[in-house]
Amino acid sequence: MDILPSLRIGTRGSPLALAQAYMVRAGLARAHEVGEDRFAIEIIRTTGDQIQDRPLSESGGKGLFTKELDSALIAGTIELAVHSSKDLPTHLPSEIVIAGYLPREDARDAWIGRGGVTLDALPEGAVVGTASLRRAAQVKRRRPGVKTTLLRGNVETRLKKVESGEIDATLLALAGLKRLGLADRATALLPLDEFPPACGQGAIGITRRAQDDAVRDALAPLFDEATGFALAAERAFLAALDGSCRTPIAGHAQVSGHDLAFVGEVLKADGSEAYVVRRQGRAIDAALIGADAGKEILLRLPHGVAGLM
Ligand SMILES: NCc1[nH]cc(CCC(=O)O)c1CC(=O)O
Repeated sequence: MDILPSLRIGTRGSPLALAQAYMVRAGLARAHEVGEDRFAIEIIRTTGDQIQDRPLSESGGKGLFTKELDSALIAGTIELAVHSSKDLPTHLPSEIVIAGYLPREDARDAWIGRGGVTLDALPEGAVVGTASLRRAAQVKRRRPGVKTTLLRGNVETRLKKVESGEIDATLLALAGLKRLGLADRATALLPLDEFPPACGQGAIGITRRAQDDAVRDALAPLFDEATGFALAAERAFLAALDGSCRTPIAGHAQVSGHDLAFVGEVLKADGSEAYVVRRQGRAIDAALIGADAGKEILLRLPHGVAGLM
């Protein structure tokens, strides 16, 4: 008997967001042995999509990529929303829950250097373009003489700016490049341990209405438990730090079997200070491990998180 409810999938309209929504739709069709045409894709423009001329960190608060999707869920015009987990704020409206995560893609940052130049080989004064305060801080930590500049816009636009010579290099999530079929544009991959990525990077998360049991059950077969543990640690770390979008924060949990290894980093925006924490534990303790790691960093910060901006 087919009791699958009619599901409308909400997503942002960027090429990456759409690729991710299509992955979810394909997963649903496979899991329920129905055609993909059973699932409508609804494109929803978010505040974050409208702001292109300034860093999002200056645009007031969290949830810039999620608020309008939350509203559509609450209003009942979609049944689920697909997100890049790193864009999901630590606190969601009470009507919304994270249903789960697809198996995580490679979480590393890709380095795209013009002519293949590496970060270490960049000349002094070279310009690295990125919209991410974390990436800028990690670059400056390693190479204080390199300049960083704001670079927004979608993945293709950013890659073109490297080609044209407007900037010497950029960094992008390898996961995003892979989903767009552009992984071959990476000229190096940054090691997770030295350049931990943003919390949630590489994981596609799905939100739904908290009370919607039918949608909960329909989505359940898509989700990956190990990714859920990793994200529980990373999101608890972020929540413990209560970092604003203006604080460079990195965090990554690796789950193997019953074990979890966490690395977190908080930096000063100019890279002059960095605080790193490492934790090992059981995967089922993920949220405790992440929260504990966040508290340790807070204790070590001389002027709290605000002192890092
Ligand atoms: N900040 C935008 C964003 N949100 C998620 C990804 C990549 C996909 C992912 O992390 O799963 C990207 C692009 C990037 O950082 O290169």
